[in-house]
Amino acid sequence: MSFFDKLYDNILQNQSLLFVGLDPNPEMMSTDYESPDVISSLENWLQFIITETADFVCAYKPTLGFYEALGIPGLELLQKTLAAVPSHIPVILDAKHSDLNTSTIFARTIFTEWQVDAITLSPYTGQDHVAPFLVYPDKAVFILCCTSNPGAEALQQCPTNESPLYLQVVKESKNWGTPEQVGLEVGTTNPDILALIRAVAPERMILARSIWAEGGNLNQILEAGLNNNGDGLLIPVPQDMLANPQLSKEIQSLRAEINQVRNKIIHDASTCSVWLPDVCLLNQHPQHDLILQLYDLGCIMFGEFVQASGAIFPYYIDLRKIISNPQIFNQVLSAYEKILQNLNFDRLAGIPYGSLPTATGLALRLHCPMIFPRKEVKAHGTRRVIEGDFHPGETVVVVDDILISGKSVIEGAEKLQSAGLNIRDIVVFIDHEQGVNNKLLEKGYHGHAVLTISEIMNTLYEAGRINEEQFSVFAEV
Ligand SMILES: O=c1ccn([C@@H]2O[C@H](COP(=O)(O)O)[C@@H](O)[C@H]2O)c(=O)[nH]1
Repeated sequence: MSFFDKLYDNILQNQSLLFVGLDPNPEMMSTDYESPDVISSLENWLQFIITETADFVCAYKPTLGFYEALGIPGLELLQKTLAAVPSHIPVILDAKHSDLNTSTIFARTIFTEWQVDAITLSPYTGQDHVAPFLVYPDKAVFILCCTSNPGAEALQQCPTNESPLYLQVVKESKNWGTPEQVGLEVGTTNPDILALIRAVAPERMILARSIWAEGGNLNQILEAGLNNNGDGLLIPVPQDMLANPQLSKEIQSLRAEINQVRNKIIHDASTCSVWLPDVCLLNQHPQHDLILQLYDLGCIMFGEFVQASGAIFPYYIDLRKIISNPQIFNQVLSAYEKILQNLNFDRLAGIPYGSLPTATGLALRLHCPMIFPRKEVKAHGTRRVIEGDFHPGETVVVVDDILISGKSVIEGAEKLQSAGLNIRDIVVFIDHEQGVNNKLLEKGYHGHAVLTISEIMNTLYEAGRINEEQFSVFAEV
């Protein structure tokens, strides 16, 4: 289940926008838990917090720094804490991770080993840093846009109060992923700041922080930050409440106070005009999300790349990477499958080497036998040109990854034909649109592509993944 599905299920079930920080901070621990063994005191206290709050929150947020500060026992405590959170409640790891070099390996550790549902990230390394976290389709990230620390003002309000950096971060990070992938972390006591961010990002989930610092303005904060559905804002339980032995009671009364404001907003909104998103989903490419995920995975690269023909292209598509990401690989297979369902054939043939895993996946899905023409015939062993069993006269559909000049796929198809097989259709994932389809037709083959290169580039450009320069260089090819 995705982070957002989990989150909304809990918002509904527990009727709560509250989240709790699961932070082993000895300074904030209730004195009731103090003992000579600090780690087990903290463990007992965190367990108490989870037990008291699980029915009244929509998420938990452990701060990695507090666990790291306790050394190896701290990291062990983190594992115990994560295991103690009921599995239906999402966990947002507050790491404020900011290092590009460790992003891929860190994403893998926290999402696949620790199994947290979301993470907080610092924005300064840009989309390159965020991308490795976004290739996990069920997970989400929260980008730190604003903090309430007075010392940060000199940066956040830069260059002017009218066009402050924190709003630029909000606008930019909206291009980094869909609302189901990228939320915003906003630390502020100022409802005006929250209102500005909400106006720029009406569709984003906001993880509110530090709202209690000045107390007393909960209503304004809620009015500024909630969306028209009365949600879209995750509200922290005040830290000092977590040391209260009556935690469960306290949290329920806070939840009631918040829900009163939410209900008023929902009621008022139902009598007002409906909010329309600033993105027209009708115009979105049907493979929009898959294109962005392929880009985030590094399958679409920009730079100078020499093709087999010697031509230099400003980009290179490397679909071989998908085999290491089962989620994306599955989506790619589904896209091929939609085309293959409408074709008639006895066998599938993959073009080595890049398309062999894809052809294998499709053969398994479609329960269809597979063969492949060898790239080179070995001087020993069977010396076969075609691997796998077949009967001359059968019809074979050829599967390949990308059509540039068509040379590889035509060579493969001709080897199959020489063995007495019929080739009517060639299915690729990407057509580079250099008139290769006509070349295929001249040979008697019908070319089918899941995507064209211009559909990919348009989608990346509209989503803000590539800039104008990259987009225009592509248009010149
Ligand atoms: O961006 C690219 C370009 C090429 N490839 C590989 O080349 C063949 C397609 O080239 P043809 O000129 O049509 O023979 C394709 O099968 C890839 O293996 C690539 O991966 N990415």
